[in-house]
Amino acid sequence: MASNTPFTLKWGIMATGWIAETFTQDLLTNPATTRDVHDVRHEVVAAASSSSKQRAEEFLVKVKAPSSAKAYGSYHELVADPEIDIIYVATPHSHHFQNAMLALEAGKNVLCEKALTVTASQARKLVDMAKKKKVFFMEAVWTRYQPISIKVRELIQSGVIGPVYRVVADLSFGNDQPDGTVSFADTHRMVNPDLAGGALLDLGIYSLTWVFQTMYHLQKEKEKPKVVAAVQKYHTGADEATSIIVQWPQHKSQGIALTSLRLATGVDKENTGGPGIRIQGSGGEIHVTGPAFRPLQYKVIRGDAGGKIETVDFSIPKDPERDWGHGMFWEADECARCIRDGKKESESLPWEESLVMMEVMEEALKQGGVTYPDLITTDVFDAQSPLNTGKR
Ligand SMILES: NC(=O)C1=CN([C@@H]2O[C@H](COP(=O)(O)OP(=O)(O)OC[C@H]3O[C@@H](n4cnc5c(N)ncnc54)[C@H](OP(=O)(O)O)[C@@H]3O)[C@@H](O)[C@H]2O)C=CC1
Ligand SMILES: O=C1OC[C@@H](O)[C@H](O)[C@H]1O
Repeated sequence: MASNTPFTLKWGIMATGWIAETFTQDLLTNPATTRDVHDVRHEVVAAASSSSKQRAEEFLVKVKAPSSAKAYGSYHELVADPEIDIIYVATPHSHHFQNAMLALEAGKNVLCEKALTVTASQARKLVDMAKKKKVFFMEAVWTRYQPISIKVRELIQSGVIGPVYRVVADLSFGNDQPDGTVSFADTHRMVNPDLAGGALLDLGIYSLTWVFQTMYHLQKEKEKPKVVAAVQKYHTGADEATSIIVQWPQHKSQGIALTSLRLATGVDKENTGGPGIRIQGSGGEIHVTGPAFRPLQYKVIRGDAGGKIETVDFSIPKDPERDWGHGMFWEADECARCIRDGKKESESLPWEESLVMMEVMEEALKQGGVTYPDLITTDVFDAQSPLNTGKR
């Protein structure tokens, strides 16, 4: 007989920045009252800061974690905690390879923020280590687990718009400044090459996510894509705008993934100005509106119904007691279910697909002449790397 007790996943949070705060607050929502989820739940066991134990303590207070949650002043202590089932890596992408490897080596399951790594070779090594250690490992592309993404994938599979031959997807921010900058300080992770900055690895990955989840993910026989890219470099050396054409010749399909830090997807900064994502099939189209990382509306336009439009709106549920809900809890629920069921990877974003997407981004940046420092591109693990010890 199936148990009525939800499976509990115990989390350790690595880093204390913006997304660590956002994700942890989502973890702390009540799955039952927030999103009608009754089979899994989450516990925040500890958080670690590479800067100081005090910062981790302040973080736990800020997110209103239970008083039992432990604060660590180093990532090493976090991954050694036997009470933790899974580590959420919430450092800048520059750090993901070393930090995720630290956790995998320690035998922990890992959910690692996007972009998974700086290079494809680093991503491959992480997957190899997850296989070796027989642990669960997933790139935290939360969009894949949102109900709107699941619904759009189902619609495509149902054949309602016929075979999909072209997808155009954009995620761009309108940060153009009169002085020629894009309003981020040169040291900010969005544009700083030392932190693997640039539009593609931060935002363009969502445009590619829509291209991949609506085409490559649904291919019965996977085909390696061809890649052509145009890259506009910022004065820091990172990319400020990147446009990629991905082609699958055998499937006769093409994806166009766009991103910019200077020019917003929509005319307003909320990206509501139009469909950022247009999925074109031979029998109709699906338009997805809102920022590509968390869009809230789709429209189906059916050719066989004389252009009839069906519009469906989504919202992000909130925990009434915490007055909080960002939409990252669905990916956390996926981790819990996979681990409960003994799965090492998620079917919605398999390892192989993360690897191919990393290869596409690496190739695009190569074509644009974007390079990153050796410290963050090496695929040799070093537990004592400054990226793991915080000794900057
Ligand atoms: N899924 C999503 O919607 C989002 C995902 N992200 C992803 O999350 C990651 C982190 O982004 P975000 O939270 O905005 O970044 P922040 O700069 O706000 O936080 C990063 C944290 O990483 C730790 N860190 C360790 N070394 C460094 C270093 N040298 N420089 C800066 N921080 C360091 C710090 O925590 P400490 O000192 O405590 O160790 C810091 O607080 C990125 O990979 C980004 O792509 C970001 C935003 C949204
Ligand atoms: O993943 C992300 O989504 C939201 C953006 O604001 C952020 O820069 C990016 O990292």
